[in-house]
Parts: sequence; C-alpha cells; structure tokens
Amino acid sequence: MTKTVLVTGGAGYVGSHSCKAFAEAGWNIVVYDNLSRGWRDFVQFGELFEGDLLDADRLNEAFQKFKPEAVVHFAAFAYVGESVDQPGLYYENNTLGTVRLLDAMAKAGTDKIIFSSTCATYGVPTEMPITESMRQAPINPYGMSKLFVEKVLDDYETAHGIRSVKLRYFNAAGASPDGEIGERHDPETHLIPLCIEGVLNDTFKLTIFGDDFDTRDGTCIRDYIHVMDLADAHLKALDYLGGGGASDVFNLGTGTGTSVLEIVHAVERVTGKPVPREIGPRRPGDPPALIASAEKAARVLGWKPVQSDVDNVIATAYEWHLKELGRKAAL
Ligand SMILES: NC(=O)c1ccc[n+]([C@@H]2O[C@H](COP(=O)([O-])OP(=O)(O)OC[C@H]3O[C@@H](n4cnc5c(N)ncnc54)[C@H](O)[C@@H]3O)[C@@H](O)[C@H]2O)c1
Ligand SMILES: O=c1ccn([C@@H]2O[C@H](COP(=O)(O)OP(=O)(O)O[C@H]3O[C@H](CO)[C@@H](O)[C@H](O)[C@H]3O)[C@@H](O)[C@H]2O)c(=O)[nH]1
Repeated sequence: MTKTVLVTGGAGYVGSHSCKAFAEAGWNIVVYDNLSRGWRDFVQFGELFEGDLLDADRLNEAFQKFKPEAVVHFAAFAYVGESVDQPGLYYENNTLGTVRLLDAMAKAGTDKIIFSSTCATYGVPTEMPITESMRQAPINPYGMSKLFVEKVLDDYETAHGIRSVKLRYFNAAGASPDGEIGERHDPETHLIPLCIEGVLNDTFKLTIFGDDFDTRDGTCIRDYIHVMDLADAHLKALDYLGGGGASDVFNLGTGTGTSVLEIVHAVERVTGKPVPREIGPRRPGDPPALIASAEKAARVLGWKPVQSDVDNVIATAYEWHLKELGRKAAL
C-alpha cells in the first residue's frame, strides 16, 4: 500500500522540492500549509490541506483524515532580521507551532518526524568545518526558536515514542532542474536570487554586506547546498526512520565554502552578464564563515550531494528565474 507523508510547509521553497522527490519515490503526499509564505502553484505533487500549525483542531482533522505514516516538518518563519525585531512571532510560530504539531502526532499515533533545523543554531562557531556535536549557541531568535524545537523533539520521544531526524541545513540554493518550481520568497533576502535579480533587472544593484571579514577576500563564506540534494536527504531520512533508525541529527552541506564575491563572479560566469553591486556595511548577526562537515550524513544516511557544484546551483536557479519572468509576462 502507498504510504502517506504529511509535509508541513510543503508550499514553500525547500518543502515543494522535497515533495517532488517524495512523489518520484512513490510516497502519497499531503501538504499542510497556511500559505502565509508559501505558494499554491508550488503544490504540484500531492494534495493541499490548508491549515495553520497553531490550529490544534485543524491538525487533528488532518491526522484523522490522512493517517500519515510520518511527518516532514518544514513550516516555519525563516527571516533572521524579522526574528530580531519580532521574537514572539518566531517562538510562537516555530516553537509553539511545532509543539502543537507534536501533540497532534501523539494523539494520532504518528511516530516519525523529520525536522528542518539550521546551521543558525550554531551561532558563531569557533572551529570549521562544523560537526553536529559542536556547541550550539544561536545569536538570533530564529536560530533559538529552532534549537528549542530540537530539545522539544527529544522530550516528545521520551513521553510519546516519537522518533525524529533533525536536519541542520546550511544555505539552500538552486531550483528543480526542469524549472517547474524554484526559490520564491517575498521579500527575497537570499544572495543567489538577488544576484540573479541584478542580472535580469536594470534597476537593481546588489549590496554586499561587508568586505572586511577575516576571510580570503573579506566577504562572508557560506556552504551552498542544492535544494534537490536537500530533498534527497529528506527521502533518505524517511527511509532511515521507516527502517527503525534511532533519532539523530545531521548537518546538510557540501563541506566547501564559497564567498559572497565568489558567488557574484560565478553568477556572472554562468549568465554571461554583469551583477551590478556595491559594498555596504555588515549585516548584523552574520558570522564570517559557516561550512558543514557532512561526514555523518554520508556515513549514516548514505547521503552525498551530487547537484551542489556552485555553477550548477546557479544555472538551475537562473533557469527558474527566466521561466518565472516568462510566466509573469504572460499574465
Ligand atoms: N532556505 C534556507 O536556506 C534554509 C536554511 C536552513 C533552514 N531552513 C528551514 O527550512 C524550512 C523551509 O525553508 P524555506 O526556505 O522553504 O521557507 P519558505 O518560507 O519558502 O517555506 C515555509 C512554508 O511554511 C509555511 N508556514 C509557515 N508558518 C506556518 C504555519 N504556522 N502553519 C502552516 N504553514 C506555515 C509557509 O506558508 C511556507 O509555505 C524552514 O523551517 C527554514 O527554517 C531553510
Ligand atoms: O543582499 C545580500 C544578501 C546576502 N548577502 C550575504 O550573502 C551571504 C548569504 O546570505 P543569505 O543568502 O541571506 O543566507 P544566510 O543569511 O546565510 O541565511 C540562510 O541560511 C541560513 C543557514 O546558513 C538559514 O538558517 C537561513 O534560514 C537562510 O536564510 C551572507 O554572508 C550575507 O551577508 C549579501 O552580501 N547581500
């Protein structure tokens, strides 16, 4: 019998790409999303059940109706700056929202969850690459709201037997190679889509947030991971829990760091067009470098990124943005 997975936040960026991978692997998908920051047209691989994480009755209804085998939990707010200005919004939506979800799981007897955590839970690491056992000391409410969830998950295992895989993503980037779905955030704050905006829109200029960091060219270094590689890791985590695997936590990154300037140059190389830019002040809360050790995910889950070469990440993102422009022009 086809197994059902309930995907919270499946109308968003990482969630929709993961749904594509789950559908290709034969899962039946139910997307639970309130569309606050997601997109109806991204729900292409299963049914949309509109609902809010904070709505216990609606959650119970979804669990009763679909009886999912497992939950993959992407739904959250994810803007660092917004979390600094409105911490309550983040603790309510991300932390309390997950508590509500776990209560509904416990009630329904669904005992497996995969959770979108983040490298923002590490704060400013003292060693590189970052391994899962390093100290977690978030420097903003967004990261803290996610760290709390990691702890809450362990308590729900003790109390209700719910096993979890926590996946700490580094920087998600790129788009589905067929251009069906891609990165759409409103407002867009992420580096690669903004570089592409600079290529496509004559009036847009990228601001590089600081060139005086202690890095090889003075700009921040991040570990960019293709969204389809992230999707594959979720699929492997589903199989792992389904096969009886114990609760665990994994970094998802490539192990390679790329600076902001290197991304700008790569976008110019891939698109053949200049990225207009200026140097601005540092953005508060930006650590100089974040690079994953993804050795554990390789060893335990058998996961390896295969689409995360920077030029491929940018080429797929560019392709999606061109199609998106075409779609907007046709409206
Ligand atoms: N994009 C990244 O680089 C990145 C990196 C690390 C971790 N993450 C985490 O991955 C997850 C997905 O990120 P994304 O970039 O796809 O975000 P996104 O904003 O594109 O998607 C989030 C989805 O969750 C939904 N949602 C939010 N609050 C909800 C609620 N209360 N009830 C129901 N649905 C709700 C939104 O409508 C949206 O569809 C998030 O949990 C984020 O914290 C993302
Ligand atoms: O206009 C811009 C936007 C970004 N950057 C820089 O580009 C890098 C990447 O920034 P961005 O794409 O905004 O990603 P992060 O701030 O690294 O955060 C992303 O990656 C985190 C994990 O690293 C996740 O937790 C967050 O949800 C996700 O937004 C950083 O050094 C930024 O300072 C600029 O210089 N100019």
